[in-house]
Amino acid sequence: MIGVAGGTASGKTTVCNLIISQLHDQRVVLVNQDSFYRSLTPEQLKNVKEYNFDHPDAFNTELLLSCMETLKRGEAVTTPNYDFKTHQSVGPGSKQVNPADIVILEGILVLHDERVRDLLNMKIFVDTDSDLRLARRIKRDTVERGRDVQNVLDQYAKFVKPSFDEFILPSKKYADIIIPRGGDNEVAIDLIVQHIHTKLGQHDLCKIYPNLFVFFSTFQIGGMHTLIRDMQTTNHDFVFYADRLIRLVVEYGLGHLPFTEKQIITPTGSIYPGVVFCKRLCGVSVIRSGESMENALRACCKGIKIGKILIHGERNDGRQLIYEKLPSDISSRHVLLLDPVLASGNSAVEAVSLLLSKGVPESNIIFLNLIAAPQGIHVICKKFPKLKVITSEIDETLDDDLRVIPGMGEFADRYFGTD
Ligand SMILES: Nc1ncnc2c1ncn2[C@@H]1O[C@H](COP(=O)(O)OP(=O)(O)O)[C@@H](O)[C@H]1O
Ligand SMILES: Nc1ccn([C@@H]2O[C@H](COP(=O)(O)O)[C@@H](O)[C@H]2O)c(=O)n1
Ligand SMILES: [Mg+2]
Repeated sequence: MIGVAGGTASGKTTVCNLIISQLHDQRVVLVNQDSFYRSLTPEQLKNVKEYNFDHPDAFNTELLLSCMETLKRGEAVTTPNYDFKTHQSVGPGSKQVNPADIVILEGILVLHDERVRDLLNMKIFVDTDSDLRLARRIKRDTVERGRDVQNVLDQYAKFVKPSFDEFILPSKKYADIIIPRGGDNEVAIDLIVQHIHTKLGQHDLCKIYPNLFVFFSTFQIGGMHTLIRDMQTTNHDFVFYADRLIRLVVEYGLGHLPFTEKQIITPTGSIYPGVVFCKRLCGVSVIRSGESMENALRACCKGIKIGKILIHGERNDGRQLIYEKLPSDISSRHVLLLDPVLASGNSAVEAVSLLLSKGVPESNIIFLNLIAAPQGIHVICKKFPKLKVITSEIDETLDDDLRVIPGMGEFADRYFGTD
């Protein structure tokens, strides 16, 4: 959900239309906050010059919230249609908005209300010079909204500008992106279009959780998954292909560590602008299946310290920490937490909580899995928003026994040959 705010005539509608036309994708829809203006009563209509259309109370924000929540659930809504000439809402049911992967909400005050802001995954503020906005507003409102110039200027001085200063401008601080010059800013629009393209290509959960990373799937990776998930695969082949995949997950995880820049001289005497690996690092495996990932980590990081955690779990019940052996200086290290399967997330919560209690900053933890169930992802990514979850595939669900479906069976038994 993307919110686009900004002063009147800053170019919000223009920017949104440009984004949508460049995307060429039916999975994107536009909702205008204007549609949620309250209709004026006959009394208010008589004194329309005294009515402040730029105050938050001019909008039916409850209805807007309910429509946005419906769209967020992936259902269609019918929004009202507003007539700027008569100041009347044509009523609910007049404008159908189809369910979509990306919903863009634009309007002067979409970043003002905290409840609306909380629904938005990306917040944009269109920042256009106020003289230019007034000039555009005069032109637009006289041509499209049935006003005369004096009328526009009076309304602007009495309500539009004071409300901009009181409600709209202060909401700019909530924006993730500020677009100067509105629709003229081709670079900004292009970047936003590219970002939305990327999101559309991602798994739905990655659109919600910025701390979830699923690495790009190729036929090679798909082939390895096919082999390790196949119940007919021998233990020997299971270990071989699981190791290949684990190595990829570990390498991808290491790519998320901080680095420092270092220039070196190559044997040809040339300068190479390089980087240095992060040094304060350790692995922590969740016994028993996490131990299958230790070799790959050792192969990538020479001499790395690896701690262990054993968590006992009853079906559907909470988990209990049984054993832990962690480096004494773990709080000053980046931690790669190893467990090939993220199922309900209960064990992972226990493991991460232990690391946090040892003083490891949440943002220093990278949780590496081969496969992850949506339930576990919701639990971990929500509870620990600064931790990164890295996985090679997201599965469909969990069954009643909390097994990942389609999954790959008991990982540790298949890997260590104990099945
Ligand atoms: N970059 C631009 N150059 C010229 N005119 C513009 C530009 N962006 C918007 N306009 C015009 O200015 C007016 C206000 O733009 P609009 O996108 O409706 O702003 P908002 O939705 O923020 O009120 C419209 O008539 C529009 O055609
Ligand atoms: N009946 C109305 C309703 C709203 N306005 C003005 O519209 C502006 C919001 O729309 P933008 O496209 O410009 O963002 C707002 O500033 C209101 O003053 C109106 O004039 N009459
Ligand atoms: Mg507009």
